[in-house]
Amino acid sequence: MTTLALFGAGGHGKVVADAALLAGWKSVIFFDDAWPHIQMNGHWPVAGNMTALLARLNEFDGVLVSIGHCAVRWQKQQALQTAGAKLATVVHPRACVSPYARLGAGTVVMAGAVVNVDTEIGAACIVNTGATVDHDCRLAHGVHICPGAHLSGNVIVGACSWVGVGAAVRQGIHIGIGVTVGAGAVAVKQIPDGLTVVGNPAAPLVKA
Ligand SMILES: CC(=O)SCCNC(=O)CCNC(=O)[C@H](O)C(C)(C)COP(=O)(O)OP(=O)(O)OC[C@H]1O[C@@H](n2cnc3c(N)ncnc32)[C@H](O)[C@@H]1OP(=O)(O)O
Repeated sequence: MTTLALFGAGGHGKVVADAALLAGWKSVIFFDDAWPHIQMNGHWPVAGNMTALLARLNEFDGVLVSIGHCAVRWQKQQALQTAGAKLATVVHPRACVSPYARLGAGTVVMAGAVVNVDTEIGAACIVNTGATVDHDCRLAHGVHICPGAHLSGNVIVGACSWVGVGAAVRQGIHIGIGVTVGAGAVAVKQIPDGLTVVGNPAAPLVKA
């Protein structure tokens, strides 16, 4: 593990870079379509845009999309995979991932997170700081479990869904595709595709 290329030079990217270095990568380099307007992302250089990254893929031992937005992260990862990128998975050394759990390509597990036995996490997912995903959960690709959110056992989460900071999900609940579970929500029933839910118990967000 020498150089990891990260596409997405924002705050989430910095957290991924930090975790990757602690996990044993020797160096990190960013790419972002905001280049050349941004040249640094915190402590790390931004070396070019997606075109530049695609042209340099064979220089890197691993590539990972470090964009928080679920659908965008998944779309960029697919483009890189099609181009032959070696997709990395990053697990912070202070995360606790069961040896019986499975993590997909391009997935990151941050500090203090727990992924319990027999859980399957798809590609391009984020299990963010201090989040927990308990036993026998199934997360499809592009899911983000935000900091401090908790999934009980046997929860299913559809592709590109976003479980907000501090949310809690009852055991056995099925969260659909492209769902947003708002910050601090408590999900106790199935959530259909595309819905945004908030509150305790979680209910569809109705805007005035
Ligand atoms: C490391 C990181 O930073 S990872 C990122 C972590 N961030 C998160 O988890 C954020 C999750 N996002 C949220 O909770 C958002 O508020 C959303 C997606 C639920 C709604 O966002 P928006 O569509 O922009 O809604 P908006 O802010 O306009 O609020 C609309 C109404 O819903 C209410 N509302 C918004 N979010 C919530 C919530 N989580 N719980 C309860 N009520 C809420 C607002 O108070 C507002 O009510 P009002 O109309 O009576 O004033």
